[in-house]
Amino acid sequence: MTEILTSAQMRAIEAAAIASGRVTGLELMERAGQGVVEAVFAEWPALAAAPHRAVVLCGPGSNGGDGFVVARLLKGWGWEVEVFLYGEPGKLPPDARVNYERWCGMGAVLPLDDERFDGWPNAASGHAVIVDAIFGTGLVRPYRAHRHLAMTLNSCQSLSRKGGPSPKVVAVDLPSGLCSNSGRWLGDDQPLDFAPLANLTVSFHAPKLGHLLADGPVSCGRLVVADIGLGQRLAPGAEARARPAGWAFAPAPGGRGGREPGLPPRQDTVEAIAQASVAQSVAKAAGHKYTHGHALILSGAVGRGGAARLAARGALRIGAGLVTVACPPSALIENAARLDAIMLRPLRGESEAEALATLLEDARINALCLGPGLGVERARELLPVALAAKRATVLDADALTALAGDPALFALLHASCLLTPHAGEFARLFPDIAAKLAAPATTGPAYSKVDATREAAARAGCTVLLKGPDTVIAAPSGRAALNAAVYDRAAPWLATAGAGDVLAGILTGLLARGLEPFSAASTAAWLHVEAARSFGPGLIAEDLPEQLPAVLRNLS
Ligand SMILES: NC(=O)C1=CN([C@@H]2O[C@H](COP(=O)(O)OP(=O)(O)OC[C@H]3O[C@@H](n4cnc5c(N)ncnc54)[C@H](O)[C@@H]3O)[C@@H](O)[C@H]2O)[C@@H](O)CC1
Ligand SMILES: [K+]
Repeated sequence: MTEILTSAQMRAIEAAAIASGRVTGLELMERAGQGVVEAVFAEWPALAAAPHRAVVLCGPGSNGGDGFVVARLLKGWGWEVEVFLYGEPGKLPPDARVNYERWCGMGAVLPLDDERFDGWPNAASGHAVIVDAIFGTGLVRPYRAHRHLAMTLNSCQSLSRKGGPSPKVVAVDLPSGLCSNSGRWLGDDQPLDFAPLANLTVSFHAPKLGHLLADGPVSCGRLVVADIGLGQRLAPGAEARARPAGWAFAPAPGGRGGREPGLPPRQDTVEAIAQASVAQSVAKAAGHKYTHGHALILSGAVGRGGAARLAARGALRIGAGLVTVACPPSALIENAARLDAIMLRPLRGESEAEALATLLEDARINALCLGPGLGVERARELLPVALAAKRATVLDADALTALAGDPALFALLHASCLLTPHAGEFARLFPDIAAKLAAPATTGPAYSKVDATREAAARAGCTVLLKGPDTVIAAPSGRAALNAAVYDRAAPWLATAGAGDVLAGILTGLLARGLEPFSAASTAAWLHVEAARSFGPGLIAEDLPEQLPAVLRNLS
């Protein structure tokens, strides 16, 4: 497991390390600055080959302190460096003040005057790098003061991203103004047009939630996490086996740091799902088919069975021992013509609900899936029986819509349920929580997708998986995980019809195999993205289950 930290957790880790006497704040700041310079040279090796020009923008806190270190180190490489300060030197915190003084022995510090940045630096100014060290994890209120600066940085990073000769924008820890806990820009209505976006963001010790949620990934450019010697970032042994894709870890400058035991995982920690834990979850022990569970997928009416069939295929491919599709009698022939290894049961009887109740008398059916293609009316009819059976139950699509309009149904949810809403379904199910998430972020740390998912899980009393490129999973206990399909793990091909149905099926298959909902959700979300990445562009939902064997092979 990798921990993805909040700003408060990062401060606590730093304070604990300093209190232990292992390291001083000044040393951490030096390593942070060094980490930035090394990351810049690793990203653009040509910049290490000869001196260039840089602008370093420093703010009033320790982020600014890191900036003064960067300025000094670049100057040491023979660079021509212009330094600007937003704030008063006398009010800098002590370590930042020390680095300010050190820089003052080498060059000037000009006040950050916004007018000056009206279009400067630019593609013609000869600057190779602009370092944004104005605000980091300490941002507590909107940073609006520097419109010209923000627009200049925004256009430089945009030109650079397109391969132009423009200066590269390097953010220290975070692009200034981005909230480190939520990935949201504080206080802006049209954030990305007026935000100082970066080409490269160099953070320290561990990624912060804001790098991976919401606007974080598009704002940070590429993310490198530099080791500043605060100790272990992964659970013991996990890093050697597998490291979560999506961002790069850079070693401690000068080889310092080591792998001392870190703090134990806490309930307020957000886990990044790693390959090693997925491999453990999906490893299949010996046994017969019933050892690996029996998943039951409820299907839609005639002509609407495709979604359930996709889910069933996902459940089977992930290793459920048996998978049955239960459909209305009228849809039997349609499904029979399309299914082989997947079993088929018509829901015949007085009513489909009664037929389902009879079917569920078979205790070997240990996981259910309701929603894909089911129809909202049929979901309403079947949900009371399905939820009364107290099996591990995935509720997706139409089942979520049925739940949203019916508090009595919602009250039947139990701890073995797993809700898999996308943003729209989430807003129907939890309108007040979604409204909080949609409201403008005015103070830091801002309300985040992790906060929203945790609140929803606590209310529903079951695990919630809130989809997106930043899929968040939360259990009622507050345990949370993030499956970020961003940076070099982006899988835009997953935005295709039926992909969610396959995810519901993979989840149901893992529940059938005995995983508890939180692990099933973490594992399935990771596998789903990996299947999409493994297939690549051109992916359609049918390809996802068929890609799972290749993903599973690569896990071992
Ligand atoms: N925590 C750690 O372990 C380390 C932190 N380091 C650096 O320290 C940074 C955090 O430093 P700080 O906590 O001093 O925070 P920042 O440097 O992000 O800035 C905080 C200061 O700005 C003020 N402020 C916040 N929002 C403002 C706004 N909108 N307008 C004007 N002023 C505002 C705050 O009151 C505070 O004085 C990190 O981002 C990182 O760059 C590094 O030096 C390495 C170690
Ligand atoms: K910054």
